[in-house]
Amino acid sequence: MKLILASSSPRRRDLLNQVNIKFELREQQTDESRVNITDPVEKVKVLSELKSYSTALHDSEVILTADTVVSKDGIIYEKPKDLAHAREMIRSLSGATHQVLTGCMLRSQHEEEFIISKTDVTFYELTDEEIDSYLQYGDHLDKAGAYGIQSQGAVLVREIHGDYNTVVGLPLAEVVRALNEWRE
Ligand SMILES: Cc1cn([C@H]2C[C@H](O)[C@@H](COP(=O)(O)OP(=O)(O)OP(=O)(O)O)O2)c(=O)[nH]c1=O
Repeated sequence: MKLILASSSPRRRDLLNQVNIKFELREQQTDESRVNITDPVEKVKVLSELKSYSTALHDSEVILTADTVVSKDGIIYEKPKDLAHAREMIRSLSGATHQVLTGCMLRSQHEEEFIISKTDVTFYELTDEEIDSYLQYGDHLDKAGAYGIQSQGAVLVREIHGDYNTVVGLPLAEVVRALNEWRE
């Protein structure tokens, strides 16, 4: 069984490499903006499914796709459109708890499995100066919720409840455990 990671996210690659999982990368292009779903669980499920079904799949391969969103008070935060949008996102996450949801899909020609993982993240109360000083790194650009917990965004976070890697973009332990069962 050959694992194919259909993702352009460097974080997802790094996480699999961290635990020595062998995989190949495959291109996948899904227009995420066309998916208009307001429920975060449903959203990450549909997006990881779409990403999976827009990837070529051959014999004895398993395709892994994932989608991460931030959710707070019924609002979904994806990647920010620009600096002003990023500032607005971090401001509304300041001093409060939000959820990070990552959905993953494992798919072969015979089977599919969906994994969803949620982690609560609480931000410190942030001043406008602190927010601007964070945004100057450009760390926010390609990340859901406009921050990266694994990079400069670490200083924004007071505490988390749940799996850390889910925030980074992949519930690594759950995915590896599921893959081990697929291999049996
Ligand atoms: C909250 C948070 C998100 N992120 C990232 C993980 C994801 O890469 C990104 C959310 O975008 P996604 O649409 O989930 O993924 P992607 O577009 O980067 O890659 P692909 O669809 O090709 O798999 O936000 C972090 O790196 N750190 C964080 O703390």
